[in-house]
Amino acid sequence: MRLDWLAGRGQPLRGRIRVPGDKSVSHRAIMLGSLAEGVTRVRGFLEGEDTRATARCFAQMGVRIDAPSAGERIVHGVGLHGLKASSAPLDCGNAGTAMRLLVGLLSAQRFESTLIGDESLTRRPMARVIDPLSEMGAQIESAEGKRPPLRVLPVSKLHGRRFRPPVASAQVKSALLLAGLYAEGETWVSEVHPTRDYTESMLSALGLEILRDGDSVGVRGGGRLVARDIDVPTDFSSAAFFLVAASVIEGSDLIIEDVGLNPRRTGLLDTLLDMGASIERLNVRQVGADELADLHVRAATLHGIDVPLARVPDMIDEFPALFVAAAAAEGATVVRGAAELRVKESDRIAVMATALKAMGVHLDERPDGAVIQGGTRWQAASVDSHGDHRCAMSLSIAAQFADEVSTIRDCRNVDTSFPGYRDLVLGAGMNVQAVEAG
Ligand SMILES: O=C(O)C1=C[C@@H](OP(=O)(O)O)[C@@H](O)[C@H](O)C1
Ligand SMILES: C=C(OP(=O)(O)O)C(=O)O
Repeated sequence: MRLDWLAGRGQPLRGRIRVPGDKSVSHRAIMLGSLAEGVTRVRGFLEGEDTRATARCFAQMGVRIDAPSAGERIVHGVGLHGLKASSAPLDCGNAGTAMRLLVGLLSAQRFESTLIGDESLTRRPMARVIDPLSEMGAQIESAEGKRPPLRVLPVSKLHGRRFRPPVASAQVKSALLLAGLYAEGETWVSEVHPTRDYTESMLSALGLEILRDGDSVGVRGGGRLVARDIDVPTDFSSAAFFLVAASVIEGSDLIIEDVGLNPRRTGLLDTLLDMGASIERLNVRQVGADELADLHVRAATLHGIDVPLARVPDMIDEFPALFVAAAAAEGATVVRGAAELRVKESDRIAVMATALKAMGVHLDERPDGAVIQGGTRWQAASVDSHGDHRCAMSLSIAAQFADEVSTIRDCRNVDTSFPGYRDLVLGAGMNVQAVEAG
């Protein structure tokens, strides 16, 4: 059954909150823990549908994964050569990260695998991983347009290559590095713009030598991974909704505790500060590879900016939330160089543009972004998130500005990345109710 949200004017956001574990790190903790020799205890694991799908896929391939408590996983690693064929297709659900990283890893195995996903994932492009992996010798069959489902055939050997993917993508980089663990020689990826580095930093923490040369990162085949416990930081992309909501809803004064501040993730923080937001970093500390801080956000008058092109990959998942901040700001905000948003869980430019226009926002949609006018005279509307978790959460913030209640359709997928979102926003003061529909 479809789940809709009814959202309307609430209270200013107040108090202290903590968001769940990082999705990117949780996926990789299961994957690399499975490939390591020994037992990995993962703490702070995201109990989201995406990351649970990854854990199920590895369990299907013979990895024992215990869940002694919520947010904890004990992964009994089988080593790089210990995975077994799954008798059933591996279902990645809504998770692009799961599917793209798995294709890389599975394309080097001596057994066949089939990867499937939900309706949204089945529409997403896989050529970006299929093409370079095929150059390494992988044999991957796909549906029309190189889309899922994917059938990954057994191979005896892959060959290391040097790649420069045309789009800045941590998923593509990670898929190639994972395949490279099994390839003859070295596999290198150079990036048009640096992207999140969790795969390479976790591989290094598990004892693998990471090769570096300028903007290129590489691995040599034939190594091994040694298990080591992994502490997952909280997810900046989940904190992002609170940064925006508390910045734009008058009277808000909120502390978001223990926010992971990997610089390849925090582009939205810089953008909000450029727009005039009041966000202070308190209690900054280093925990393992991660810088953490408590972020103190107070409502402020924001003004529109031209988002720097080079910052786009560092805030790629935060544009739906930024669109709402921009609509609540004074003046225009210009987003360019973000065509990737059109191939995420939904076409995030089109979905946000349609919904925000219905709520009274003046917005000019462009192929690679949008120009969003601030100073909106908000009105309630019935809008569709198209099952996109980040659009649903962003629209729930926009709905707080109208006098009447808005309906946001198809919000169940919020559980893919942010289980407990509604409880947290309700506790902080926002007004978002859930209703079963259809
Ligand atoms: O590697 C990752 O964990 C992710 C990389 C990004 O995708 P792209 O690499 O396709 O940009 C991001 O949008 C996604 O939410 C998670
Ligand atoms: C794009 C996202 O994730 P994925 O690509 O893993 O589906 C996201 O979480 O916004």
